[in-house]
Amino acid sequence: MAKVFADAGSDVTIHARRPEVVAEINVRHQNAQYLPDVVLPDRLRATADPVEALAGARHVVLSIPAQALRANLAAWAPHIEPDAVVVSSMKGVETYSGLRMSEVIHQVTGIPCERIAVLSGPNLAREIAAGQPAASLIACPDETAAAALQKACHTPYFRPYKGTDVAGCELGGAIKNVIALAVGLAAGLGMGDNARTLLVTRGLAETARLGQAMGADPLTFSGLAGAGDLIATCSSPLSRNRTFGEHLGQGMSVEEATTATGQTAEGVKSCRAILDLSRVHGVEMPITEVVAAVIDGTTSVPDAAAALMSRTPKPERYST
Ligand SMILES: NC(=O)c1ccc[n+]([C@@H]2O[C@H](COP(=O)([O-])OP(=O)(O)OC[C@H]3O[C@@H](n4cnc5c(N)ncnc54)[C@H](O)[C@@H]3O)[C@@H](O)[C@H]2O)c1
Ligand SMILES: O=P(O)(O)OC[C@H](O)CO
Repeated sequence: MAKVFADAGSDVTIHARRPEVVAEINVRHQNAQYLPDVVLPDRLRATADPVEALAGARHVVLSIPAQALRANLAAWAPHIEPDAVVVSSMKGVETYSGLRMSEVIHQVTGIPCERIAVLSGPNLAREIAAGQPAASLIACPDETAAAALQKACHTPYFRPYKGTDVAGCELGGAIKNVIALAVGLAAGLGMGDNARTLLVTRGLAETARLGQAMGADPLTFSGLAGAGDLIATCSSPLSRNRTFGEHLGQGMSVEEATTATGQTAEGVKSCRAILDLSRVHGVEMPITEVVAAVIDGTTSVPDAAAALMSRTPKPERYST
């Protein structure tokens, strides 16, 4: 996303923790570990100092693993400019609190919801960094802030839409990771396209059910941040969540799959928090339930698949 904002015409400062990554970005215009073969724009600079990164920033895009947000943000918050708009591109739900990322941002910083936006959609990072076409949804209660953000990241290859359904935008992004884990599990077991489509379709139904119960607009789940991201993530070998599930389906332990995947697969930690939310809101989420059980080690992958298939037959419903 730093590259997208720079390509759209902004001067962008990215905060990296490791000095060698800062030097690589500033001197060689590369981040070879994450984006091999991608040349980063000149107007994208890096710093190891978060205070320097935040100074004068009109938009602050937060993009770290969801469970690491609270602690990091507490340190950064005093340095966020008073009129800055804070943007979350994170697709997770905080464990224990069950809060969405925008809610964590509001709680930790005290920034009003009108200045907190969410960016989510079918946005596999490597494709976007390669300049391949993609679109996304920016959700913010303040439409003027959403429009300014839309302008700040609109490029010939990246098309942002805007809306106000923050909860729907965030839940679509977080729950699709859990469904992608399920799709990966099925692929790892050798199941075919019928099984994948079954999980995607019914996964979308359980996403919409929880979203509606939590105040989201059910139509958001038909859009980029819902069905769009779900389809992209569940289809792509670039997805870390799908890959993680595939490793588990092939017989790896959670620890082995974590090492083999190498980067954050948000669904692994968020699935339990999402399941807890479903119970609080009295919503059935059978796919999320079996994924959480597999991750927790309370059921085996074959038993999880059998449990889904042996559920009592019922009418097909798309929402509550
Ligand atoms: N990669 C994608 O294709 C993509 C696309 C859309 C949204 N997202 C979302 O963006 C968020 C970040 O994803 P990512 O792919 O960049 O993840 P990542 O695992 O690549 O980590 C992102 C950055 O966070 C840093 N980081 C890791 N642990 C940290 C910690 N404890 N404290 C501070 N920094 C830490 C890493 O060094 C890295 O620079 C996730 O919520 C993900 O769902 C990712
Ligand atoms: O690699 P994943 O599974 O985290 O998915 C990346 C993006 O969220 C796809 O939109």
